Amino acid sequence: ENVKQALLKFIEILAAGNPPTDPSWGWNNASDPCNGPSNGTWKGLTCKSQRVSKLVLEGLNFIGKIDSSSLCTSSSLAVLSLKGNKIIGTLSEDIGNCRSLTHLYLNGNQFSGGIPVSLSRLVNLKKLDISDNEFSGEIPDLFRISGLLVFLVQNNQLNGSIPHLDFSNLEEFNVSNNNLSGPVPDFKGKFPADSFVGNVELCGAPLSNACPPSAPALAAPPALAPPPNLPSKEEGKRSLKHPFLVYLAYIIVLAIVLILVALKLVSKSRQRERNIDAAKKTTSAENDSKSSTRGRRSEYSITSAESGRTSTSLVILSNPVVKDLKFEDLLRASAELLGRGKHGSLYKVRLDNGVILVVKRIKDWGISAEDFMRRMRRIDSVKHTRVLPVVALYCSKEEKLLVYEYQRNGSLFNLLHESGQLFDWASRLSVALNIAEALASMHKELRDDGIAHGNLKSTNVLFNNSMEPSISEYGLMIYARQDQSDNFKQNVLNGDSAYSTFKVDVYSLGVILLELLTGKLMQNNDFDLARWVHSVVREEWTVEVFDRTLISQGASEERMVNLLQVALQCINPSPNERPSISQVAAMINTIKVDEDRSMSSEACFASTRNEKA
Ligand SMILES: Nc1ncnc2c1ncn2[C@@H]1O[C@H](COP(=O)(O)OP(=O)(O)OP(=O)(O)O)[C@@H](O)[C@H]1O
Repeated sequence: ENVKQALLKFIEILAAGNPPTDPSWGWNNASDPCNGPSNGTWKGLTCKSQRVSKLVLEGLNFIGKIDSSSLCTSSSLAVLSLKGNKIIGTLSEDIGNCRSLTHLYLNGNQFSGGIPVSLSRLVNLKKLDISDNEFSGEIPDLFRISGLLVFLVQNNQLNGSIPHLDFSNLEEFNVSNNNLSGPVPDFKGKFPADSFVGNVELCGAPLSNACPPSAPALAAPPALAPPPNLPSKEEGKRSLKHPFLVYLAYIIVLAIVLILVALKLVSKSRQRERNIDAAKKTTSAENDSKSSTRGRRSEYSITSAESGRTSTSLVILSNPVVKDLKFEDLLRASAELLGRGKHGSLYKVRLDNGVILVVKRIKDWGISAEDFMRRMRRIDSVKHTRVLPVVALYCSKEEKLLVYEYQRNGSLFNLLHESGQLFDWASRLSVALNIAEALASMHKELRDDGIAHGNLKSTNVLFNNSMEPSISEYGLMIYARQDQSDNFKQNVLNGDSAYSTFKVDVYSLGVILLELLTGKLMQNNDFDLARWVHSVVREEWTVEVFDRTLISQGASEERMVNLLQVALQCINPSPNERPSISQVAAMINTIKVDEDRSMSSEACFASTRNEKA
């Protein structure tokens, strides 16, 4: 019903208020998208297993706008083609929520404005054609989309340089007739000059105008990757335009660092006094934590005061993989943008020694450098195996950087919504228990410090090489934006935000449990998911909420319903009514014990039967 209503809204806007009324089209309240007139689908739609997989409405003179937010409610949409219409307006960032898109054809319309940066989230994209429109601005960095085969943006008004793409798989590429500038990257002769002509400021092979003498050596794609630590005023834009500016920026950053260090040495004695205070608090807090964790942390600056050289305050917390990491290593390494969330950007950084890290660059967090360091060290002192540790951190007036190890097996979000991999009930239950127990332990240790996770969601649950889950980004936010209930807002207004943040974690865990049970996306607003589950349960057709693959694998409905009850308690609109995280962990544990018992008795039954046979 959600998808149906969203699609009806989409066509209404696409048709500028005059949606097609011909009954043979379907597209009305009386039929279903995947079960339209004569038991077919609505015109232009293709469904797979009763889920929308393709929408093709080409050359039909639609003159309205594209409502990406409604469209992307169809989370399974893989192919979208609206080419050859007269669609106007901008393509909004919401298009990044159509996570399953593999083919996007919007060519031959009248789209204007910038290309949304969120396209970089469409990691499954194979073919992108937005040619023959009026798109302007810079082309975002699409390096994450490693399977891109077709990239066609010709005949627009785009400027800036050719973006950082994974060129290895590209089969078709055309950026001709725009306002692009700078050197053509080294495509190893894969594409002809026709793919680049009509951009007066582009230079280098295969075009006939050579680049100015200094440019060619700097023209290779890796130089376009933004180093994670460069202070940029243009969050949301791709990178510096000319490679030489990158080097200039390096020099400026180093100069700033040197000045800061000089200032730091001068004020050292004053700082020491303040630090004694801070240290006292931290030490007493750390004394309360497990004794086994004591003394495991090492901390040093890039060059120590004793060596007489400067310090850039990169603090390395305990981690053997990066124990010799220097700030310069991060500076030097090429960085790939993994995501740009509301709270900052995330870069994947490959060091010269092959170690892969991610660097979180936090945006707009009004916390002082000292408080930030103290908070992160305190979190680090707890060291739970299911909480991804920060391996290093850096803090200056302008920048707060956190370094984590890169987790190759991706996030719970990827596994549930993007990978298409089998994710059975037993594994889901085990992930739920692991997260709940880790959170319960962290809450217990950090309650007095008022540090909850604050931004728990399925993209922050990551899998290591053995597919064991861990929670990432613990304590980076003061409170999460997910819990929009009036009670929550009221508690925050009452100044009770620390308490509420612990309850927000419970709420967020409830949403993750719902995702595990339903296999559904949180979409733009997880509150919808919660409300939908509530309405389904109220109407007493509870089983309908569960992920069909779980049902078809024969997962126990009874235990799924039990877990659903836990989830519903967690998302209670009133924070006071929510259970504590340790109660949640205990409830999930009971379900898990039940599940294990039933599995082993089934296995026992099967082996006895085999023996008899
Ligand atoms: N250590 C890591 N290893 C591998 N992937 C990671 C790691 N940390 C985060 N990611 C993934 O990188 C992507 C971008 O992360 P980012 O933190 O920017 O996004 P987010 O969690 O959606 O937003 P935000 O944290 O700002 O609310 C997410 O898909 C996340 O799962």
